[in-house]
Amino acid sequence: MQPAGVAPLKVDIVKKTFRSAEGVTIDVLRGLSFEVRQGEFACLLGPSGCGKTTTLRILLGLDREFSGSYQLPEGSPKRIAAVFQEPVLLPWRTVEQNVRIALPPRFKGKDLDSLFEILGLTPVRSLYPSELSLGLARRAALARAFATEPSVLFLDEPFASLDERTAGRLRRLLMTVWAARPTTVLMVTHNLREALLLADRIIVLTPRPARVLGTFDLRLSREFRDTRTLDDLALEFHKRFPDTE
Ligand SMILES: Nc1ncnc2c1ncn2[C@@H]1O[C@H](COP(=O)(O)OP(=O)(O)OP(=O)(O)O)[C@@H](O)[C@H]1O
Repeated sequence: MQPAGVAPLKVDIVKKTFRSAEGVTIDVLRGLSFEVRQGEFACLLGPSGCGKTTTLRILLGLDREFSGSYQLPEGSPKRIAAVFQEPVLLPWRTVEQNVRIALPPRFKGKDLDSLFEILGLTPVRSLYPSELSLGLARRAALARAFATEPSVLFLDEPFASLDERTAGRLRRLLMTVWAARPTTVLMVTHNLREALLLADRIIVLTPRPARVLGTFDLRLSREFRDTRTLDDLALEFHKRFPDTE
């Protein structure tokens, strides 16, 4: 038995199907099983359309039509946070209000200065979402997620459709804020280099119906993951998973 407070995220989805508009059954997940240890940063990497977002939706409780089970880490489901590709911010609230509105009652009045500072949001605390660039809006969504001190954080391609420079900056900010407030993270991506840069472990999925093809452990400290090292890691990864893009 796991000691209290160190339960992993456990996923055991036996089957998930969708029915298309024409009535055809689409097998999306089949025998998808994996664990993410407490405090671990794991990436779910798989080809487009293999079922990554579907998996996150199930874990978030947004889709209950599947067979199988999952177990959230200790403290969830109340302390669960998610950041999606589209930063869902309330347009009539300021950045600060958008973050505060997500806080549980016991965090009311919480000091958010250092979180805003780390994420470079201090100058835009009182701006409205329509006044933000996409990069800033994504940072506000990250601030909102971390402010709740989640026991598990789900990220669904949070840096997609950003220019590479902005995405790179946000990845570094994510690492800084996660290092200051470590939590169990499951991040969906189809960007191998992003996964190699950020993850402790990459969970590689097959094409649809998705199951785990294998896992790739990254034991090297993130500070040493420079461009050259990432090239070497990508080579090593492709040797192990030759059919992965
Ligand atoms: N509500 C739905 N009804 C029918 N089919 C769906 C539904 N949602 C997803 N699908 C199908 O399920 C499959 C998996 O979709 P999902 O969005 O989970 O993939 P993904 O791995 O996240 O893809 P991407 O990397 O492109 O975002 C796709 O073929 C998709 O078309």
